Amino acid sequence: MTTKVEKQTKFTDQLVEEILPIWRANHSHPFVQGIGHGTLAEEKFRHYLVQDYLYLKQYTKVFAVGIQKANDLDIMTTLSESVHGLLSVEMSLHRKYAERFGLTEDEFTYAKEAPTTIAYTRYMLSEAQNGTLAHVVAAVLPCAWSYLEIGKELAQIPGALDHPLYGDWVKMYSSEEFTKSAQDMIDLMDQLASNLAGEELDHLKEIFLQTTRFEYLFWEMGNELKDWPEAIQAK
Ligand SMILES: Cc1ncc(CN)c(N)n1
Repeated sequence: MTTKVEKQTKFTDQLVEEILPIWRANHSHPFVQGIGHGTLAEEKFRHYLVQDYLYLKQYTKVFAVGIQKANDLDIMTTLSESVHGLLSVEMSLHRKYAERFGLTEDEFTYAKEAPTTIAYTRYMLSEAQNGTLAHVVAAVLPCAWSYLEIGKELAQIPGALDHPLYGDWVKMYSSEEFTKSAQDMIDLMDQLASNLAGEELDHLKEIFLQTTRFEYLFWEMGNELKDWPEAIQAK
């Protein structure tokens, strides 16, 4: 008699499958497609990029909370590699663009956070600080994973990798290095979820859904140049 091996769906596959239309809304967002087809207005990209630099600064701190919550040295190493990758590799892309736009690093670093940037990053930090290591990973996962998928999809569009302005962005998010760091988070999520059940998994799904929705709001912010209304702008 042959034993039939049941193929178990990975928790991370379940995460995406259960919210597929929302997940894919990020990929087809006009801002994202504008990067891939080279049609996005430069002003919109610049607004997004400044906010993204501020976003990444806070996002890095979420990984630092994860390191504090972890006990396993391999996991601590993976998270600290992500911290290094964010500060030294991903943010250097933004610094390169800043130079092209004629902005100083200080103009990037000390720009004011838009409402969406605050809402998204403080949501992640709150879930991370009040939760477990699994909550930390569920919070950061859509950021890494959706950019990876988007980077790979945009790289297939003829000319996207060679575009004079957006080509470097597409190269970064479709790179081997970014693929590894995103895959590390997917694997870590599955590893941590394998010891959990019921309401604990539901909470992870809820965090994953919320940060996926925040990803969409972030694209919206870029596309519509959203910021604080003029009347309440801080000088
Ligand atoms: C808002 C956002 N989400 C995700 C990524 C990819 N780390 C990013 N740079 N910015």
